[in-house]
Amino acid sequence: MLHVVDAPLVARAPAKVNLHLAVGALRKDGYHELTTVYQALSLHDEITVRAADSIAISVRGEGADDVPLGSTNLVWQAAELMAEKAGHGKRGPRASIAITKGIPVAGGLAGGSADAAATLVALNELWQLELSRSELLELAARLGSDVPFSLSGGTSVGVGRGEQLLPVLSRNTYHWVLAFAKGGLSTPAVYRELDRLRAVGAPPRIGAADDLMHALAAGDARQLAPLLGNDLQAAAVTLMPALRRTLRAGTDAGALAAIVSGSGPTCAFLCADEDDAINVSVEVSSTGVCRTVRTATGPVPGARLVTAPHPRPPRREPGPPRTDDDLDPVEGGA
Ligand SMILES: C[C@](O)(CO)[C@H](O)COP(=O)(O)OP(=O)(O)OC[C@H]1O[C@@H](n2ccc(N)nc2=O)[C@H](O)[C@@H]1O
Ligand SMILES: Nc1ncnc2c1ncn2[C@@H]1O[C@H](COP(=O)(O)OP(=O)(O)OP(=O)(O)O)[C@@H](O)[C@H]1O
Repeated sequence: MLHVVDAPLVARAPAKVNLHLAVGALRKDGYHELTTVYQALSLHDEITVRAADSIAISVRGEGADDVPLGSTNLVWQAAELMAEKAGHGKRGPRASIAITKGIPVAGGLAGGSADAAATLVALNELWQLELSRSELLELAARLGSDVPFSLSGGTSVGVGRGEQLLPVLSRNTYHWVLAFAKGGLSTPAVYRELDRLRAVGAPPRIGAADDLMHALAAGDARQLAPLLGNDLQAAAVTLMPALRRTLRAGTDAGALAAIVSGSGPTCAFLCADEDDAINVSVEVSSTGVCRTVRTATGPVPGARLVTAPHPRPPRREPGPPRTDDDLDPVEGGA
């Protein structure tokens, strides 16, 4: 029988920035072939799950009004996949899911993906499904291209449509300033715009990531800075020309490098250290080029429980009847 935990559980998942985003050919399935290097950042969303009779989503925090509450929310889709794994057909478990957004919506920071990844981790615990990391990664890839990385965190290469992850040797912590824009950008629209730009001309391509990998292994922000690159940047800037000023404000303020994060419109400024990041954030903020400025560090871990895992119910092995004294010791616990 399915054992469901009564108490609410909290999980957290990070935003990401693409240090390198090389966009290849458009595939027959509508996705582009990618080679990307992701880094998880210390800006996160939090998910609280509770056992309930039906799926119900509530949202508060950064951009909450723009987040759908129904089945188009990635969190809903994550809950349905997990309920399927739990079995029991239509009588499968359900949960209420409260999202606290710290990651701006449609910002190019994988906010929805973070919520989906945190939901997988939280429901695995709430419903005591004991799915392995690789089973969760497989479900994550079905939910979206960025979701496996939101689950794994750290620094990784993503290939395929970005969902197949390979480890990267990365040393040190990097200091970032993030400039949130006044609106969002739709990811499919930015990819479409890149296809259009490529059809009419030759927008810059960032090439291979070899030098960037060496800089990450050396752990040197100054070496890394000139190697950051994003093929989607030209498309994001075409759709939102104000981003040009935001990027310039970052480098004028003393950042080592300024890039559009993923499909944008968030701009990410790499800084030499924590003090420089504070100075850059104050200066960029004073220019009024963006809605809000935040500092963040990376890499950080992927989606994880914030509340302690709940004790597992004792397992009964087949065999002769046992007395209470024979029960297995409780695993996990606070
Ligand atoms: C821009 C990035 O954030 C960079 O990491 C990702 O490529 C986007 O990942 P995501 O938001 O998880 O995207 P998905 O939900 O998988 O796909 C949304 C849409 O983005 C476009 N898309 C996405 C990934 C990819 N490799 N090629 C694409 O062309 C497709 O139009 C797709 O229908
Ligand atoms: N949990 C969620 N949080 C935010 N948006 C969501 C969520 N679920 C679905 N969405 C929808 O997805 C769209 C993209 O939101 P999201 O914040 O994930 O964009 P993004 O950060 O640009 O994504 P990515 O960087 O992965 O391309 C939103 O406009 C919203 O309608």
